[in-house]
Amino acid sequence: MMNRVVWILDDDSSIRWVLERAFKGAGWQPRLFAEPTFFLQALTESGGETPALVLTDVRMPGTDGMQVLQEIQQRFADIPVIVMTAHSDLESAVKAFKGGAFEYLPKPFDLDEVIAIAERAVKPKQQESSEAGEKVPEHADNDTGNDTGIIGESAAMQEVFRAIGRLSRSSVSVLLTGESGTGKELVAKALHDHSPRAEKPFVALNMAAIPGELIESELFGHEKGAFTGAQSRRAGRFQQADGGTLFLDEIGDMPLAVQTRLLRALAEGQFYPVGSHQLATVNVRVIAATHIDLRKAIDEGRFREDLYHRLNVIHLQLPSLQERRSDIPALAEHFLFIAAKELQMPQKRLTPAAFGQLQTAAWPGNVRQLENTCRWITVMASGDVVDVDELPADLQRIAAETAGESVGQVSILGTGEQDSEQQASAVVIGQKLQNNWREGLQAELLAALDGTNNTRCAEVLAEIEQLAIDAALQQTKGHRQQAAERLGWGRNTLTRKLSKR
Ligand SMILES: Nc1ncnc2c1ncn2[C@@H]1O[C@H](COP(=O)(O)OP(=O)(O)OP(=O)(O)O)[C@@H](O)[C@H]1O
Repeated sequence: MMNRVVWILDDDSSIRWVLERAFKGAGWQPRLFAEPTFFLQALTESGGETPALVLTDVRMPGTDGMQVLQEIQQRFADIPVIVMTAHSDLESAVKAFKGGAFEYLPKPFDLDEVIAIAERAVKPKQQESSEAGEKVPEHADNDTGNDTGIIGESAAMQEVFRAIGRLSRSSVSVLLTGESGTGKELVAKALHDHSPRAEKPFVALNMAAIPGELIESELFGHEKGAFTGAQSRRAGRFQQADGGTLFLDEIGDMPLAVQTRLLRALAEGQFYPVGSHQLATVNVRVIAATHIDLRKAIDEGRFREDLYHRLNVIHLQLPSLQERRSDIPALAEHFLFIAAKELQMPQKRLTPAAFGQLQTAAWPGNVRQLENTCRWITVMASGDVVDVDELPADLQRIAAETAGESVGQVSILGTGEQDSEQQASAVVIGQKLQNNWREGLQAELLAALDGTNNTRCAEVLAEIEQLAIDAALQQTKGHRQQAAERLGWGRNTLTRKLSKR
């Protein structure tokens, strides 16, 4: 009979409890551990009765989950380990995968997803749908732990971090898609920095930024006199990126003739520089990016289908800023900090209303537009505390349109003239508002708990959850997937909760 024993290590009793229930419900036999030392002791004494699967938290007192992962990898390499963490960022995702984790789960997670991953982890190896592309078995662990500067805690960005982590042991081709300014180049660099090629060059070339007739020689280099203006021999970006990564931005703008040459160079690892009869041999990983729909370009005969398939081994779609509004405050803080440093000016602080305004704006230029807006605010806003009326005009227009609707603070704080002292107090008023609803809620909960009827508290909590569900569905016009993302759940969880109404 198949081993269905799962060991769960987490210092948080509520997490242990929900996971135990979920696993039992799915026909597993969970064994729970609150401390790494007991867990490792049990593993040592297991005498061949090892679990089929381990789930471990990262941050725990004493030994942390990464050390547990390392121990398991060294002693019981066959046991798949799922790493869970509440403090998820790119670095921990990469660390987990590099350490050999089967999967990395940012908390809060969807229980249905956890069970599905668990089933996948214990599936016989030959059934596993392995990721295409070369895998590097022994990797040089060149993860320096440096902050790559990719900010994002939204579910959509967690997916991106997870993908970067999962790809950190391979040199497979990746196609990045997403609107302009969503961070495609940043992610390409992170993929390189967390790959076995990190010590080699990362070379970027933007097809849209150079004239079409020069793209070929830019890519493959040229001999002296190969064309008018080629006064000396020059190595192309391919040669410069040898051993490393070549990032081809706006690949959809590549002329068809160059696409043909690129395809051949990728297939054979060899090419002739322009005007040369000597073959150049290179080993380059290509990461391509585009903001256009390449499938449509293929249909219209503007892009080669075979090249598309070669580049699109792994596809990563980056979310627009609208799809990850919850990240806007952290991004804005980050860009205000950077702008202040760059421009040697005091760092501006935003009132809650101004933050609210940034969160409701449309951002067609995505993160780049937000970055520029923060620079603008740093230079143009007069006081150190910035309210809605000091935001750029186009953002204020949205303020007028939405006043009294979603961001209550806008109308309460006013958008009229305020001196900086008043603006400073605006922050305090905003906090008071937030405290008021907290106080009200706390009073309600205290009343609910003051008595013998314990179910009342559960009812209040369920009611709050329902309100949050309604708000999310209202905001996303009933789109369940998007609503679930805003609530930090998987779609199945939302469906399950709705079905209980
Ligand atoms: N998640 C993020 N955290 C911090 N900065 C970000 C993030 N995403 C994007 N940026 C910043 O936003 C700007 C635009 O990002 P980037 O150039 O990578 O976007 P892009 O998708 O490649 O744009 P384009 O398609 O126009 O080339 C950069 O300055 C980048 O540093």
